[in-house]
Amino acid sequence: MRLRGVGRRYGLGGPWVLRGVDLEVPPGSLTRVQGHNGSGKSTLLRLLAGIDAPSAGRITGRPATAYVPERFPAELPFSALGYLTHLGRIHGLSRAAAARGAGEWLERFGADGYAGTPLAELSKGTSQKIAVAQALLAAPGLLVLDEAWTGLDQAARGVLDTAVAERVADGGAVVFVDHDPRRLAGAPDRVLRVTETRLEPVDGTVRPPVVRDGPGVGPRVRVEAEGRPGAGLPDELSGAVVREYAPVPALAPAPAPASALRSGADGPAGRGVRLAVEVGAADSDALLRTLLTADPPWHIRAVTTIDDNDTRHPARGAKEKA
Ligand SMILES: Nc1ncnc2c1ncn2[C@@H]1O[C@H](COP(=O)(O)OP(=O)(O)OP(=O)(O)O)[C@@H](O)[C@H]1O
Repeated sequence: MRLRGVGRRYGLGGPWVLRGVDLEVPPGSLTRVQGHNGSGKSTLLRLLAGIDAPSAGRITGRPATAYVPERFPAELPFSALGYLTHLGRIHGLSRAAAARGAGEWLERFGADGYAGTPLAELSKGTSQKIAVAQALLAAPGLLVLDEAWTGLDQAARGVLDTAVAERVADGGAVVFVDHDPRRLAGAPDRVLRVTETRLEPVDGTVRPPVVRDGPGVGPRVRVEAEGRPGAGLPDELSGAVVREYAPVPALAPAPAPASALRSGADGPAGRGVRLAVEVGAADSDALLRTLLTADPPWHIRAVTTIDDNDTRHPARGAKEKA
């Protein structure tokens, strides 16, 4: 998708919010947009999503697009499941696929207990899960997220982090705004700032500084995944530190004992393998691609950023289960 000379102003002769914006949004890219309050971030995202039209310039090549707005229209006369199924149909899914996807995303977000609840009666957090689920269920070519994490509980934020990684690994483009500078830290291919009607790369780069100095240096990401019973470690884990590689615990999801690391990974028949890997943020996309394109693919459970000062205790405070 490409923006050429795009501008937007509201009202006749109103001031330009955006002007002369040139931008390409390649498949498989993750883009963060930042800027001061009122700088025009949401305006840009609405233009990207196609729910608003530019006052000047052209936007071409937009793929199937889904958008999570800053505010969700909770007054619509649907149940949660009915709304998601309806949106799935609008996004081009068959009725059966829409209903199936709606159910799956409700479950993934831990909101399946609210399938029959009218939207107007949902809590703010559950409404936000629905707002996000509607955007994810048709696996869009372009996913536009405007503060989509706001209002989600910790587990749901982890689900969304994972969904973003899956979309990008699957060749989709994701563009997001979030007030938390740590959101998906290190993962974006580029960070752009809206400033005085212009869109410019942060620090003149199209990618945050690459850190390849090995374990314990710079921003790091922890990826937790589950594989089929007996799944071997993927070959391409260069630079990654394996923290856990053990059978999925039979009962409570407690951390595996240290003695289980790199041993007994096959587990009893029927139980999969749990993998936790830490990697430099710059290499996390490659790691996710490796896991998601393995045969059979690993199921990504969580992707979390680790504090620099957490490196001696990598799991502490870093866990955000999907
Ligand atoms: N529908 C609208 N009609 C008139 N002016 C608007 C409209 N939407 C946005 N604006 C104005 O355009 C400017 C940019 O707004 P926008 O919401 O895009 O900024 P933002 O960077 O997303 O802000 P925030 O961080 O506060 O969400 C603001 O001055 C805002 O008042």
